[in-house]
Amino acid sequence: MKRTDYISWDQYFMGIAMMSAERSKDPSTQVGACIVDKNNRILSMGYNGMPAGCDDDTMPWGKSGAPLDNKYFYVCHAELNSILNYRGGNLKDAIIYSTLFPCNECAKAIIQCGIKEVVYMSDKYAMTESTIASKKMFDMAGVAYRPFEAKGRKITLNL
Ligand SMILES: O=c1[nH]c(=O)n([C@H]2C[C@H](O)[C@@H](COP(=O)(O)O)O2)cc1CO
Ligand SMILES: [Zn+2]
Repeated sequence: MKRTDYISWDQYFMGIAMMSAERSKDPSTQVGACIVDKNNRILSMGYNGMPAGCDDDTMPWGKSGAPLDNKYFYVCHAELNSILNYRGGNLKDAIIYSTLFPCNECAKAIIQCGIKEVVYMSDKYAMTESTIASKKMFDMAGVAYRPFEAKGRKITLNL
């Protein structure tokens, strides 16, 4: 008889998004994303980090101070990185799993590349205008979004 405690597709892909987030150097918020096709094949992954070649030991990681001296102008979001990391054809009808609800800039990229569904874990910035704008654009563009339903399954990895 087959094993019964295997993880679901949703748990598999959100788990990979969570694992990707572990690569983030951001001391405050680590975000991971995983893009899959409708046949449950993984297409791409990403996490929030400085653009390639921009030394993440030199770049600022703070949240405040002058715009040129904090992270926000520089950091590339997990969702955008996962789109840009894709090496195949196109992302039409793909699904993106993200550990955080996409901001308005990532929402635009998600829509424009043809992703049709967003599965998110945290919506901790739901009250911000950025997230409200994301949802407005997703609604207009017909991109579905739904929260990941955690089932309390714990997995410990000894890395
Ligand atoms: O959807 C997102 N994806 C994403 O990768 N990020 C990144 C940018 C920053 O590195 C970090 C947010 O930082 P903070 O929570 O300290 O404001 O998360 C932030 C959002 C939401 O704004
Ligand atoms: Zn974003």
